[in-house]
Amino acid sequence: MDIKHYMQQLGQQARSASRAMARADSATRNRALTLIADAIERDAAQLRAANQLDMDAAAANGLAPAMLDRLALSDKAIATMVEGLRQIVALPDPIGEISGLKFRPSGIQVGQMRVPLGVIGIIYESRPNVTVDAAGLCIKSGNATILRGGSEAIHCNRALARLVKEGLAGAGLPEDGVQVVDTTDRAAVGALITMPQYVDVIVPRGGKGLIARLMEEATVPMIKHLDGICHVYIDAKADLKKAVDIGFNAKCHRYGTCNTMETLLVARAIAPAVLPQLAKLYATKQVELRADPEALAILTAAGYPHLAAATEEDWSTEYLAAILAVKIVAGTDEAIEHINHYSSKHTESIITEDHTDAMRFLREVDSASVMINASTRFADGFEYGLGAEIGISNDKLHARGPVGLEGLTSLKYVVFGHGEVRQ
Ligand SMILES: NC(=O)C1=CN([C@@H]2O[C@H](COP(=O)(O)OP(=O)(O)OC[C@H]3O[C@@H](n4cnc5c(N)ncnc54)[C@H](OP(=O)(O)O)[C@@H]3O)[C@@H](O)[C@H]2O)C=CC1
Ligand SMILES: N[C@@H](CCC(=O)OP(=O)(O)O)C(=O)O
Repeated sequence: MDIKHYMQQLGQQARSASRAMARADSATRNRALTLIADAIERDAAQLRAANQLDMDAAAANGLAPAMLDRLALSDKAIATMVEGLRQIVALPDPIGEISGLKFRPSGIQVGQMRVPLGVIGIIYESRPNVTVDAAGLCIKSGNATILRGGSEAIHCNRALARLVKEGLAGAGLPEDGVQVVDTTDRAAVGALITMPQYVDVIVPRGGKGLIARLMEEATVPMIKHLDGICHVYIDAKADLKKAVDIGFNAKCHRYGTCNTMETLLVARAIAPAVLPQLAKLYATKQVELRADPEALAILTAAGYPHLAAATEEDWSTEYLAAILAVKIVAGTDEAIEHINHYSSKHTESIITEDHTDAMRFLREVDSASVMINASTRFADGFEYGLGAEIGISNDKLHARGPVGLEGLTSLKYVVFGHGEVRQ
C-alpha cells in the first residue's frame, strides 16, 4: 500500500475509534492507562533492547550527544513513563463536565460541556517517552490519536505501540484509539497534515524544517509546539547568586530541550560582576559563548577560553547544544524589545529584585511562559502541576505554554430547554 493510502487508512480507523474513545467512561479510560503502565513495567527489558537498536543506529549515523540523550530509554526513563501514566490516572477526568449553567430570560438554561477534540495527530521528535505521555493524555481526554515520532526512535516506538494497544484492548477500547505511524517516510507527515476529514488537530513538536513544511502544506488546524529560542535577562538589580545559578541551570541542565536558554541578556551595570562568575561555571562544561562586542571584552578580560563574536544570526538561533549567545543591554526596555523581536514566544525569565521591573517584564514580554527569578527549564507540564504534557505550545490560540489534559479538549455549548420557543 502506498503511504497516502496507508495514512488514509490510519485516519479512517482513528475517526471511527474516536467515537468509542469519547463515549468511554472514566473508569474504562483509566483501566486502559493502568494496563499500559503494567505492560511497560513487565516488558521493560524488551523496550530497552528496542531502544538499543535505535541508539546504535543513531550513534552510527553521528547523532549529536544532546539528541542521543533525548533518544535514550534508561531504566529511570521507563520508571518515569510508568509513573507518568499512573499520575494521569489520578488526575480528575475533564470530560463531560458542565460549567457555567445559567437561566436565560427566555427560560432556557445555557452552559458549556468539556469534550474531546476528536482525532489528534502528533508529530514529534525522537524521544520515546513522548509516545507514552501523548498516548496517555489522549486516552484520558477521550481522544483518538495518530502518533508520528522521530525516525531515530522507530524501533522503540513500535514496541511501545504494541503495549499501548494491548492496554486499550484489555480495557475494551478500540486498539486504533492510539496508532503509531509505522514508517519513517516523511510523506506520512505530508499526508497526516492534509486530511482534515480524519484529523481534527495537529500538534507538531519540532524545529525549523518541520515549521517550514507545515506553513506551506498543512490544511488541518494546528497547536504549534515549536522551537524554543528562550532568554534569561539579568537585570541591573539582580541578586548575583540567583543570576549565576539560574544562568547556569537554564543553559546546562539539558541542552536538547526546547525550554533551554539560547540567549543570555545582561544589563550593562551588572555585566562586569556577573559575567566572569557565570563564565567560570560555563567553562566546566566548555560552553561556547557567542558574545556581542561589550560582552566579548568582559569575557576576554576574564580569560574565557571558548569565545566567538556573535553575528546577527545568533540572536535567532536555537543551538540545542553547549553554545550560548550573550548580549549586553542598557536595561529592561532593551531586553523586552530584544526578546519580543527575536524569541520564538516560548519561555523567558527576568532575574531581578526590583518588583516594578519584574512586573513590567511579565506584562510586556509576549511569550507563552514568562518567569521571575526562575530557570526557563521549569516550562514543563509536570513542573507546572498538569500531571504530564503533550508539549509546550508557542501558539497563541486555544492553548499556550505547557499543554496538559485541558488543552486536548474544547468547550461546546449545551442548552437545556423545557419546551421554550424563540419569540
Ligand atoms: N515546544 C515543544 O514542546 C517542543 C519543541 N521541540 C523543538 O523540536 C526541535 C528539536 O527536535 P528535532 O528532532 O531537531 O526537530 P525536528 O523538527 O527535526 O523533528 C521533529 C519531528 O518533525 C519531523 N520533521 C522534521 N522536518 C520535517 C519535514 N520537513 N517533513 C516532515 N517531517 C519533518 C521529524 O521527522 P524525522 O524523524 O523524519 O526527522 C520529527 O518527527 C527544537 O526546535 C525544539 O525546540 C521539541 C520538543 C518539544
Ligand atoms: N518539557 C520538557 C521538554 C520538552 C522538550 O523540549 O522536548 P525535547 O526538545 O525533545 O527535549 C522538559 O522540560 O524536559
